[in-house]
Amino acid sequence: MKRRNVFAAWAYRRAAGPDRHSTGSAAGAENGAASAADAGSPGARADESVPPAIELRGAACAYGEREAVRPLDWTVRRGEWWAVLGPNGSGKTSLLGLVSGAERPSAGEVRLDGRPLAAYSRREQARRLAVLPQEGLPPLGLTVRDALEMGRFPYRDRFGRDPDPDAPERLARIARRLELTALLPRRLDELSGGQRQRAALGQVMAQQPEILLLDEPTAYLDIYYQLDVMELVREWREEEGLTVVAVLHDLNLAAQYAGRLLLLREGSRAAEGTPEEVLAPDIVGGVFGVAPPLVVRREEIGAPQLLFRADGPPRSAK
Ligand SMILES: Nc1ncnc2c1ncn2[C@@H]1O[C@H](COP(=O)(O)OP(=O)(O)OP(=O)(O)O)[C@@H](O)[C@H]1O
Repeated sequence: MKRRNVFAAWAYRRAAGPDRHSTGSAAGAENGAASAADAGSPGARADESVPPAIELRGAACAYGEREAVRPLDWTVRRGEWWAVLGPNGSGKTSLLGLVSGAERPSAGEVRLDGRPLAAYSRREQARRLAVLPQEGLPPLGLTVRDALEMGRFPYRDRFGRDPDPDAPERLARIARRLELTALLPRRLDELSGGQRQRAALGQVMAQQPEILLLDEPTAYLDIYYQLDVMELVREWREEEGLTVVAVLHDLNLAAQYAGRLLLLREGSRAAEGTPEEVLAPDIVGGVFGVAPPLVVRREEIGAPQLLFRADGPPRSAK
């Protein structure tokens, strides 16, 4: 119940907001009210008895001569929620690209569930891992229903049929859950950015992955939709034991939701650990080239929050 205050505004708008979601309900207030300890487990130590979902062993990503990610060892265990943080150009998206297979390692290896990523077929990988991109779904002439159905592609046979008899009910359930039912016949290019991001989330839910990668999922969203997306992912993770890796620019959002943080600087690890360990004033100030922020411990969310000063040193001081 500790989250109630933090999400009060969100819950109010969700309950009251036919302008946002026609089927908005007060249930969101209860769902949003779980403690941070059982949500993203901020502050929790890594449990080494849990098997790794993602392993980087000396993995690097280079574009020609430019090494965007320098050889990195990194382990993400099943069910963990990681946030990948760092200044612009520090290699966050490239790191996500290594994990999703969009980028081939220029050195080292990436493993999913103990097996080299390179050994997975595209379909096998898509059943395990899904990516929610920054911009959601492109505003093509597809409907929301088409977008959700496209999420089932790793399960379809060669005639395009989904052999799972429960698939239609599953899609209907996802649509209800994301308050997309009324939008199913609508075209993606008729939706707002926030609604499109929800449709994109519906598509990756339909994909039923065990690992979800999010690249700046809240970049173009107002605070309502930012919390909306993060809460939906949190609920999904709690219910299904999903492993989540999210690239985020908002350090406070990262501290609220992720149990483990990886902070990058110029393609290398600057810090790794719990929000308390990584979001220390000197580490954040040094990596981002700003004055050390004030760290406030928010007991009701069980995570630190940062207050930045406007009179930091110029970025060249990094
Ligand atoms: N396709 C590419 N070709 C060449 N260089 C690239 C390419 N993509 C990224 N880079 C370079 O790699 C480095 C890391 O970029 P990356 O996008 O991974 O950083 P980021 O931390 O995600 O940045 P941002 O916060 O600005 O999104 C940058 O110097 C960038 O210019």
